[in-house]
Amino acid sequence: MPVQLKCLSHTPLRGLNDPGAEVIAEVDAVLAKCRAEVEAYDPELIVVFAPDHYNGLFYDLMPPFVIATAAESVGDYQTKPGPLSVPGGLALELARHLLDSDLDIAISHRLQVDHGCTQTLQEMTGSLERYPVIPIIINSVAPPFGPYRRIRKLGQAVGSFIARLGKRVLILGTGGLSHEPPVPLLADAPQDVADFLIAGRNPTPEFRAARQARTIATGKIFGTPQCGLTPLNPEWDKAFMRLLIEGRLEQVDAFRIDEISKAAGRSTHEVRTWVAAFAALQAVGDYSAREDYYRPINEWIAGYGVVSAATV
Ligand SMILES: O=C(O)CCC(=O)/C=C/C=C(\O)C(=O)O
Ligand SMILES: [Fe+2]
Repeated sequence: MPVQLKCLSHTPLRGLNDPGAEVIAEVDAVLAKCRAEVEAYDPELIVVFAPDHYNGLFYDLMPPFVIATAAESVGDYQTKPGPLSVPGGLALELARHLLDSDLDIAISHRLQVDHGCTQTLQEMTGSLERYPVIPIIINSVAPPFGPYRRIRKLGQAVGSFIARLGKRVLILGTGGLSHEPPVPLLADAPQDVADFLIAGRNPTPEFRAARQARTIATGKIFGTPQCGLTPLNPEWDKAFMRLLIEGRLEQVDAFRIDEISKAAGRSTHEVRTWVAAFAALQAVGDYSAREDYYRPINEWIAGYGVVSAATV
């Protein structure tokens, strides 16, 4: 039974600070093609590796990895609010398998997920509930981070579970590529920002709107001399996509967290979700992969890429 994979960037600025119509048309066409492929594949299960951006997970208890047996979208940045169709029993079985594989994964029986999980799920399936989906959140935004080799191990263990199922499984990775949106850092944060990063769950609509307005304002100047954030790095992005497409996954073990932050931006670590997704696919079997799309898009603060793969 072939297992399929799609890894793609997400952006909170889609629909809020768009590039020109030609670029939108290109991206829409790529996403429509991917969605049609998912529809034709008709997955019996989706496993989505995703980050969180201080919407479900906070520093009052920040796990490196968490698997959800139930999840609800917070509906940030124009994504749909509401429950995902998580098969709780199967998610728990996967959690047990990961623990048996020496991976200390956290378990949530009521996880709030944000656009980092739901935008891609919606783009690939049209809704939050169309297919059974197990979300696995990988901390990619709230330092400190564990090494990339741990992410590869997590992916491998998820893949060995998927291989046993003998089902049509779609593996999703969402985030990246190079980018640095205005996500606050706990280190040296003023007290009110620190309080939010530590325990800012369920903000008021006004607080959420102010967050969103700050991100849009940054999108309007990102990539210009006015903006102090790390610019997009298409060379880094291309090399990373090539590495995955060519199956050289062991090379991520040499990735250095600080070097990546500096070269490509702090949120580039969302590519941890791509690493886990590809490691899972490789654990199922040999794969072939293709680049569907790449373009650095300043308006979206995103080295925006889409890659598809399947076991052969
Ligand atoms: O909302 C905030 O407080 C910070 C902005 C934010 O969360 C941005 C997220 C950006 C992405 O998800 C991304 O570009 O991947
Ligand atoms: Fe993100």
